Amino acid sequence: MNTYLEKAKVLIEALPYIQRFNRKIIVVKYGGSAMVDEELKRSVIQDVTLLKLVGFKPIIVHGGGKEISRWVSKVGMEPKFINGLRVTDKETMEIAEMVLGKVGKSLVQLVEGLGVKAVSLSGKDGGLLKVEKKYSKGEDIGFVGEITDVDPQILYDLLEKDFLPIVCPVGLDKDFNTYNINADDAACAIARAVNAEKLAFLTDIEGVRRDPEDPKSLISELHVKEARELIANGNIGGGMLPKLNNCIDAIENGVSRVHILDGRIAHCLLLEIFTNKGIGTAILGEGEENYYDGK
Ligand SMILES: Nc1ncnc2c1ncn2[C@@H]1O[C@H](COP(=O)(O)OP(=O)(O)O)[C@@H](O)[C@H]1O
Ligand SMILES: CC(=O)N[C@@H](CCC(=O)OP(=O)(O)O)C(=O)O
Repeated sequence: MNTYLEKAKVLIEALPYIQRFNRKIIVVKYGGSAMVDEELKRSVIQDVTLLKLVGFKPIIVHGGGKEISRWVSKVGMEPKFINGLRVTDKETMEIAEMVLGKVGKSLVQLVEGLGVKAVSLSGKDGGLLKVEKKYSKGEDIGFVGEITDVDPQILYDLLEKDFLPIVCPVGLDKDFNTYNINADDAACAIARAVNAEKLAFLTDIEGVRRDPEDPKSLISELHVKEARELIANGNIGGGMLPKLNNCIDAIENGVSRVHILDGRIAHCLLLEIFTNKGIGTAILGEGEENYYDGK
């Protein structure tokens, strides 16, 4: 087929999605390989910037776990995790906050370079994320926060003024002490608080596998009931466990669409949002059917 015609077809295919998501909030949890590889980083930022320019209201919530570990090691300490959460003493907290701040600004720089106004902030700003100390199965893991309250006003104000908000997972407790938050938890809590139309987690795997060892067992559409069964049967492990729990939490608390996407695929966000092709795993609420057929 004529390549010009093909390009026009791709744009026309995007039309209903542009209409559906016009002025709607989409929360993107950005982390994993897509954060470390410069090419992938650029492609994610291009995607989010495009979403903004066609009239959506994206919010980025970013991680940076690998970068924090690199800096913790650089100062001669050993990065330590318990059940997927970083053991965060005072010094580690200081490093984490510095690194996450730097990551946020690097994302602002890329977005601004593409002609969109962006602001990076942490959960400390405008009282966005309030936390209490989190214990891991009763164990003290330091300054790790469980989100107790979200005040999204600062995000609405930024969106209203047409900025793209870029949030890092740091918050304050009731005594205004600084806490480190798992970035998936932060993305889910924010998506819930703003009633996001979509929450997309970019990660390092093609999606949820029925069998963790078998790449061919990718589940394209996963109902919460089955997700709970997979968890109960021990089929979900590692970092996928808190991620999937956050997906269930989001879909049951007002977020319309929740996805786990393969951040190693360039432009995975655009492919998921603007084409009829399913990519990654869509988490479906009770009674929802055939997401990709009716997309
Ligand atoms: N059933 C499963 N399906 C997919 N991934 C799984 C499953 N069980 C365990 N995992 C692991 O979870 C990882 C994803 O979590 P994680 O690496 O923490 O993500 P991120 O760094 O993006 O937050 C996968 O790379 C995989 O090793
Ligand atoms: C408490 C806790 O573990 N916080 C995380 C925050 C960053 C994060 O979650 O980054 P990724 O999404 O890239 O893993 C950490 O210190 O690594």
